[in-house]
Amino acid sequence: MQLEVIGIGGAGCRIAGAIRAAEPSGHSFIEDVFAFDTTDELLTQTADTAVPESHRYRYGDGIDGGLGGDLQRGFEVGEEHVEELDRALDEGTPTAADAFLVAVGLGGATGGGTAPALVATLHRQYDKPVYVLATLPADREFERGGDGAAESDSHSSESAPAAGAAEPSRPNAAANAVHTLERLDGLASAVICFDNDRWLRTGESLVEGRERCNRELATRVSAFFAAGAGGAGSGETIAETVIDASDVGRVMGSQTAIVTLGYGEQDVDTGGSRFGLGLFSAKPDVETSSAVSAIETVIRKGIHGKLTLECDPESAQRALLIVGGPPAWLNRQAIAEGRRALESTIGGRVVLGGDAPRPDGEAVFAAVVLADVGPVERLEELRAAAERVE
Ligand SMILES: Nc1nc2c(ncn2[C@@H]2O[C@H](COP(=O)(O)OP(=O)(O)OP(=O)(O)O)[C@@H](O)[C@H]2O)c(=O)[nH]1
Repeated sequence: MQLEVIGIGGAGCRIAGAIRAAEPSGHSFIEDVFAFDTTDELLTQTADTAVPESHRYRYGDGIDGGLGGDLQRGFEVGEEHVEELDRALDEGTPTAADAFLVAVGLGGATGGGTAPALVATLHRQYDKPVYVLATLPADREFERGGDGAAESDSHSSESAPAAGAAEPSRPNAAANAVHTLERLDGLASAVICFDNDRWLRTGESLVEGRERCNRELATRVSAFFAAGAGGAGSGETIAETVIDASDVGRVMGSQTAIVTLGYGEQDVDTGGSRFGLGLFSAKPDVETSSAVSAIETVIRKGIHGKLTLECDPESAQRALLIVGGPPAWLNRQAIAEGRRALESTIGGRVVLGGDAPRPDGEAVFAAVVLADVGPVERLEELRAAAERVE
């Protein structure tokens, strides 16, 4: 399937760039990638070469340095500028995409303020699924910074921060996140969540950890959406079970389900054929037991390992499993077993599966999508934190 990826605000633009950078060669799943923000500085520094200049768009003249966490103002700015943003998409070919992916960091005012209006407009204009990819703020952001770095940092350079770099203080982040999620309810087809609190390391600031977090998130998003992309025309890379846009739509739903992503990966021995001149291009011999064990391991990690948003996998109503890697390693029986394991894990009945052969790959991976999960403890925590500041 082909996605129109749109990042809004600091986090959204960085994550959109990271997704573009993680796109596997030969399996392009991105129709276009756009970066929308209210500051020029961020657009030039953070989206870097992953987002072409013609697809970076600054809106909201007069807003410099962000909106100071004022989400109400953010909602107004979103409504005021949404048509202009929609027109900016004409630089690409949004009509050719199967769905939209709007990336945003919940907690701020720019991305969280603009996303609801943009999602509503995209639905109306294009009549295609609009998935939101949202980060949830970390507890460490809520403390009022004693370092005077409040807010300003969210629009700082992408370059690696110095050790101990200042943390942006966002006392309203939990409330902003909750309010944006409320606005998205009924508008977004589904919301894929990434919990910054769980993914940042102990003592690590958001600025220090965000590039790593964005790469982790982009790896998962790319493994999921690239499954049904590319490979056409080159017989050996065609999946046995292709996941297409309607499968993705079935799993994600259209009722703003909360979605979390799991992932497992294991390097495998590909016999060095990748570096040959075609002389060793025959499928390397792979012991069945090694292939089965690799597949079992990555699927177990995908289902029971760290999720982008922690939840009880049993609570999921729908799920999708994609297993990928060098074709010789994709043992059909082990993949079918893994799918049965996922079926018996989740509470719901809809479980889809697909494979993603990667002839040039050097690892076997499993991407797991758990949709319509809940209750989710982290969302409850954010609601409680929001009530405390209001
Ligand atoms: N994973 C991840 N989260 C981020 C990143 N940057 C910011 N965040 C999170 O996203 C939230 C919003 O930050 P930004 O996206 O910078 O905010 P904004 O939408 O530009 O809005 P304002 O700065 O308030 O105008 C923060 O509270 C963080 O939790 C990033 O690069 N990666």
